[in-house]
Amino acid sequence: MNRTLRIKHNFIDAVRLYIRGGPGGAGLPKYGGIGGQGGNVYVEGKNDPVKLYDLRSLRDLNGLRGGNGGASSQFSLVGRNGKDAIIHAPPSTVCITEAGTLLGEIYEEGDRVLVARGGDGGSPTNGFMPQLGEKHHVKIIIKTISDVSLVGFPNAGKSTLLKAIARSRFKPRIAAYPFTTLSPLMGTLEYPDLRTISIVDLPGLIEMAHANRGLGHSFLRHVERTKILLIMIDVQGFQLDHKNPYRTPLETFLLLNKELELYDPLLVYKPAMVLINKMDTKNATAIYDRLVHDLQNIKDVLPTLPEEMRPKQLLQVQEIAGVSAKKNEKSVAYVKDRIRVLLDLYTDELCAENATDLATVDNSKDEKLFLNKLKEHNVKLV
Ligand SMILES: Nc1nc2c(ncn2[C@@H]2O[C@H](COP(=O)(O)OP(=O)(O)OP(=O)(O)O)[C@@H](O)[C@H]2O)c(=O)[nH]1
Ligand SMILES: [Mg+2]
Repeated sequence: MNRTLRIKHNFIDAVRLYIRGGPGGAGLPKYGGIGGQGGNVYVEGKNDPVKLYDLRSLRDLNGLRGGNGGASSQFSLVGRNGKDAIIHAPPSTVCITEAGTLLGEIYEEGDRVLVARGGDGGSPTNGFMPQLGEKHHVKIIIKTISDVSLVGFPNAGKSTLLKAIARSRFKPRIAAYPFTTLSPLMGTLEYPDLRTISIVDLPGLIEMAHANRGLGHSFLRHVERTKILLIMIDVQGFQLDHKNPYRTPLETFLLLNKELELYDPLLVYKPAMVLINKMDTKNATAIYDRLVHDLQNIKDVLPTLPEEMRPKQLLQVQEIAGVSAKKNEKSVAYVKDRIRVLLDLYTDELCAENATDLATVDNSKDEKLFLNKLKEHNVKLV
């Protein structure tokens, strides 16, 4: 297998910046004058009507510093405070230190996170010696908060589905070649009773993405906060190009499962709906039936597959549906309805419960759960 394949990101959704709070102003011991506070550095939420996922422009702010606090003087005993410096970032941004400490999160426009504090001005408490501002590297990372995420190998039809069921500010690109979607795309599912559910369409994931193949797997950070996984599989399987091996739909499913757990073992505990797409294509029904049979008998099938195909923990599949995102509106409408049902069934609490249970997970129990769910919910719509 060609392990060097790398596709260049066209989006920057994480930056690391060196920032400094401004130094405090000098105090005036003779008159008890207090220097002004150095300016703070904040990250502030701001909706960008043009692009949601690009922090590219923030890179120019490397080295940003809060303003100097003013010195105390005979005429103005209390020095003026230094000017705050503001870094604008879109909602769903987290700010963390180099060591991984969470400084704060931006949920919506106007939210502010203090990322570097200005130094105190000179005052009696510090012997009138002005203090330097805090200085360090911070990481500013966009982590989408959406209800549902669309995950799959390239070309599976994720963006086609997004286009069919969701309204999006951005027009998804759809094409018959891998890696059409290069940056995560947000959409909204709208229901007749005005309920809305957010969905994110992700770039294609391939095997060895954890080793930086394809687009890598860093965009999976957008999956971390979603409640439901929509796993999309092409019923015809996947082949990146003639230099790479063909993968059957079952192998595609297992390899996706593996990549998800390699990014974060907790991801696979999210409830998942598996969509077998392109059911309008040749032999689809027969392949679908075999795939479902294999998934229902996964215990017997796994040992027959090579080691590198076997995930440690199987995805929590709640339902499998055969759909045609491009050609069958009924199947697409079904998916939209089921997303809502699953979301309401599996609340945050359940996810949290699953996550904390991880330490004591009994694999056989999980497998049984997986199989029972599959037997209950196996629909074919095309
Ligand atoms: N026959 C058929 N083709 C489909 C169906 N859904 C999608 N396609 C085609 O599959 C190709 C890939 O579709 P995309 O929606 O771009 O796939 P994607 O999963 O978003 O791909 P990446 O963005 O590269 O990860 C396009 O040529 C679509 O027209 C389907 O239900 N049936
Ligand atoms: Mg796409």
